[in-house]
This record gives sequence, structure tokens and C-alpha cells, in this order.
Amino acid sequence: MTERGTLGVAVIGTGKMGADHVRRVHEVTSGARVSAVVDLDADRAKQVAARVDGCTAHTDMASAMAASDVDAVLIASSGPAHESALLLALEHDLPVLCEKPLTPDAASALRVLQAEQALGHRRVQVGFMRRFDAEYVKLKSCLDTGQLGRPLMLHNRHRNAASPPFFTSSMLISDSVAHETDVTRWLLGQEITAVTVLRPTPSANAPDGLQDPQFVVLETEGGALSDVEIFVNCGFGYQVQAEVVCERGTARIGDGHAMVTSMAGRWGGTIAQDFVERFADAYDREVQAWVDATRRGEVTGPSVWDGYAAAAVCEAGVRSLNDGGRVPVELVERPALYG
Ligand SMILES: NC(=O)C1=CN([C@@H]2O[C@H](COP(=O)(O)OP(=O)(O)OC[C@H]3O[C@@H](n4cnc5c(N)ncnc54)[C@H](O)[C@@H]3O)[C@@H](O)[C@H]2O)C=CC1
Ligand SMILES: O=C1[C@@H](O)[C@H](O)[C@@H](O)[C@H](O)[C@H]1O
Repeated sequence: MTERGTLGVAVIGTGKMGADHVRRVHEVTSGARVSAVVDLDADRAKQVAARVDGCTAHTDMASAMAASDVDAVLIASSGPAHESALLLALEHDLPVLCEKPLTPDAASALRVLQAEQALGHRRVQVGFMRRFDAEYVKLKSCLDTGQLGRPLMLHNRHRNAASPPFFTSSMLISDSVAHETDVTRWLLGQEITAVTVLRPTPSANAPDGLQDPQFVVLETEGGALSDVEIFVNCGFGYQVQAEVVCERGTARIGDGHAMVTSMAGRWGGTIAQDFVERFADAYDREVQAWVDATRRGEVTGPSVWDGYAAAAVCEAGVRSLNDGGRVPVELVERPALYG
């Protein structure tokens, strides 16, 4: 850290999310600067580094993590590349903000959990940014007051306008439903014990061979059900909605009614087109919270345990998608490090 305590951050992966996080740390976040960026694609790394004075571009994360002006790491490479970046950052005992998913499967997530445990202290915050979204925070606070009574069911809708070309049917679970997995555990304060994935007839607008949409049912240890409609080629925009049904009432977010216009015999609003637009404030708050906690020498936010639990649930979901039926979720015992 500099004398004035500014955190030097290395951003690994400079694609859609990584480039947006570089912009955020550079222009929005206080108390941090982007010291280095890393991407396997050297040209992309150079282009992004050129937007920040003094930022160096690397193709090798080891050289970035060893740099004297790097105090912390923000991982925004593709999911399968997270494990090696996390293990190296933990070897250097560097604080990490890792985009979701922690890793794409339970075995690799467990290796990260074991590495952090071996270090003896928490170092990693996982990028489940919905926990920083104003609407989700309101929903969580409402549930925590107990005024609605015990939650019985959670209905989630998660729609993307279009999926990227590399998207597979499994990724609807491991990359997209990963969010609802975390939201369900966080909102209800319960682990997920089983997953069933149902396959409606695919939309004619989905790329050939992509099972889109899917309908996912998550069962929790307290007997609640959380269902997720995941539809990543809905065509009209980006929609994330959640409704909790409790014993004495319901609470719902995500209707996007921030402004409604009336004109020429119609009324209506607009729909965000992607996550960068819908969750812009949440990403800002997430990164600021990470920088603030890191500068205080603390680690807050979603933990490696949360990332591991989500990975185990998603892995069970992918098995259900491929083999059919209800798949139980097996978790190791929760280590004391994670409360
Ligand atoms: N929180 C959220 O709402 C969102 C999170 N994400 C997550 O962010 C991460 C990145 O996603 P996108 O930016 O959409 O992907 P992207 O494909 O646009 O970018 C990934 C970048 O990582 C680079 N990369 C891959 N392996 C690498 C390695 N070993 N070392 C260095 N660079 C490497 C690629 O060259 C590419 O530039 C993923 O984990 C994804 O799940 C993505 C979208 C939204
Ligand atoms: O994390 C995200 C993407 O990786 C994922 O592919 C999208 O479906 C989600 O809406 C987005 O928030």
C-alpha cells in the first residue's frame, strides 16, 4: 500500500467484467488504484492497461502478483481459470475479490477452501454481488425482522436477453443459477440439500442444442422450496425477480418500476439490457466494501464457504440436468474459520 494507504489492485482477466471492474476501481472506488492487469490475450491486457496511468499489462499472473505495487487481487477471468489464480494469491497471502463462481465444481472449490484454511485466516471475498443490491438488501432486512413469519417458498426469475456464444446447457446452472443458489442460502439462512432440474421444450430462439429455458427446484434444510426459472435467450432484456412467500405475507423485488411513463394511450417503463446495467450500483458497492474492509485488515462479504456451497449445489444441478431426477447435495463439515 502507498503511504496514504491506497490499495494497489491487480485485475486478472480483462474481458467484459474485468474491464468494467478496472473502470470501476479507477473511476468510482475510493482508496484503491489499478496497479496491474493480466490477460492471456496480451493485446486486450495492453488496451485495458492503457486506460490507467502507471498500470502495467501482464500475460502471466505470477509476475503481476509478485509486483511491489500489488497489494490485492481482483479475479475476473473465466470460471475455470479461477482456481489457479486463487491458489497463487493465497500462496502470496494476498486479499482477493473473486468473481462468481468461486470455481465451476465442488472438488476445485474444496481445494481453495483447504488452502485458505491452511493459511489460517480468511483472505477471499466471492463476487455474489446481489448481496449488495439495494432491492435484495431490503428483502433480506424485511425477512430478518420476522414480520412476515417463516419463509415457505422463494420464486426466482432470471432472464438474459441473449447468451454468449460459448454458453452451454450446464452453464445455465453453474454460471447463471449460481446467483440464485447464493441468494437462496443468504436470504433464508439455510443450506440447500437437493436439486431437481426440469427441461421445458427449448425456445426456438435458443442456439441449437442449448437447453434454454430450464426450471430448477432447490430444497433447503429447513423444508423451504426455492424455484428458479432460468431463461438466457428471452430476447427482450435482463430481468431478475424474487418473491418470498412466508407464513404471514409475501415480499417481492425486481419489477423494475423505478419510473413509469404514460403517453399516447399507453403506460410503461424500460427494461435493463444486461447485468452491467441492472447491477451497476451493486458492483460499485461490492468493490468499495471489499476495498474498505481490506484497508482495515478485514475480510467481509460472501466467503469461500459460500462459494464452495454454491459450487456443490450447482454440480448437483448439472447432474440432475444431465441424468434427470432429484440429486442430493453433499457438503463437507463447515470449518470453524467460516463461523
Ligand atoms: N457478477 C456478475 O454478475 C457477473 C460475473 N461474471 C463472471 O466474471 C468472470 C468473467 O466473465 P466475463 O468477463 O463475462 O468473461 P469474458 O470471456 O468476457 O472475459 C474473461 C477474460 O479472462 C481471460 N482469461 C481466461 N483465462 C485466463 C487466465 N488463466 N489468466 C488471465 N486471463 C484469463 C480471457 O482471455 C478473457 O479476456 C466469470 O467468472 C463470470 O462468471 C460475468 C458476468 C456477470
Ligand atoms: O453472472 C452473470 C453471468 O455470468 C451469467 O451468465 C448471467 O446469466 C448472469 O445474469 C450474470 O449475472
